[in-house]
Amino acid sequence: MRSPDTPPSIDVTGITKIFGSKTVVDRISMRVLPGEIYGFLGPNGSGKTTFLRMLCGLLKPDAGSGTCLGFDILKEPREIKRRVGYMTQRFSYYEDLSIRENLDFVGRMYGIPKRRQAVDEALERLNLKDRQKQLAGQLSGGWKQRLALAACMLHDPELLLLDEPTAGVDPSARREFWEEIHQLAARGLTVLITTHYMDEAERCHRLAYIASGHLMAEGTVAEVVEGARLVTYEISGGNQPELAARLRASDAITQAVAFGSSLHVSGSNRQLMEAVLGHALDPDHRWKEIPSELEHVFIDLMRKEREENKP
Ligand SMILES: Nc1ncnc2c1ncn2[C@@H]1O[C@H](COP(=O)(O)OP(=O)(O)OP(=O)(O)O)[C@@H](O)[C@H]1O
Repeated sequence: MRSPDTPPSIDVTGITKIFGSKTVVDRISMRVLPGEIYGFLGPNGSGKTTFLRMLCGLLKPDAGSGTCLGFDILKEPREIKRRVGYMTQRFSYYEDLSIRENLDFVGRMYGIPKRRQAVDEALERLNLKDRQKQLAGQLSGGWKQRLALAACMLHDPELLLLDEPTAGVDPSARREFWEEIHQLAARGLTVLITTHYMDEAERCHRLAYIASGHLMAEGTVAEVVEGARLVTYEISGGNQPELAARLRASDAITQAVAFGSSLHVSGSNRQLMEAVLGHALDPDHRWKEIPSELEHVFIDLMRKEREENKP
């Protein structure tokens, strides 16, 4: 379906947003292809939502340019908004209306043509048909998210912006939600999604890590991990809290985090790290190198950003 010649769904350069004296999004450039699931990760307040809102024509950038679904983000925001489904962090619905009634209400509010058909299709597409008469207030977290997704898909968008759609939803419901997302993407829908969950980051085709408005890393999970050039060791046995405190005091160790009954220790200079470990470990500690994971990399990127932008 995709080829290198496919026009991107998103193609923006130097996107910047300043609120007051604070640059919340700082010269971010990005391309996303149709049918891609693109994840946005980063600490709270790092500018993910603001960036998404600029892409879909809801907020005007202070600098930068580009297109979304082929339309100019500065000059044609209305065209973009018509083709985007946006699931915000605070989706609201009427608890005492059924799933169908809620969707019908949304359809009425947005003046969706052939409303009944649109609602039927949304119910079908998100496997909500059997539950259509159930009151929204009685739904579990996972089904509520699915209702929210159905609502933002009523107008048959080409691009979905999902802002932390699975916050607070249990792992099995999250997994089902992601199955839906993958099916929608396989039909050509482009999906931009923000999340704080590492397992969800790994389900994206590509992802971006943003800290304090800066794009710190971008690519597939493998590319992001590879690009960080992080070395990680797993240490088991011995007194781990005491060891962790000692290791954190060393400049060669950028993170020492408890993972179950072992300690994961990361840094970027293998030689220095091994010297520090050789000195700090007791005979009852065992250690081995393990592949760095996305979480190690993100924590490292957050630290780097803080250091680079120290006041
Ligand atoms: N309309 C606004 N006016 C002023 N400041 C704003 C506005 N919208 C967002 N901000 C600020 O911009 C920064 C980035 O916010 P944003 O919501 O984009 O971050 P985020 O990465 O989506 O955070 P989270 O993960 O918590 O949702 C924050 O400091 C926020 O307070």
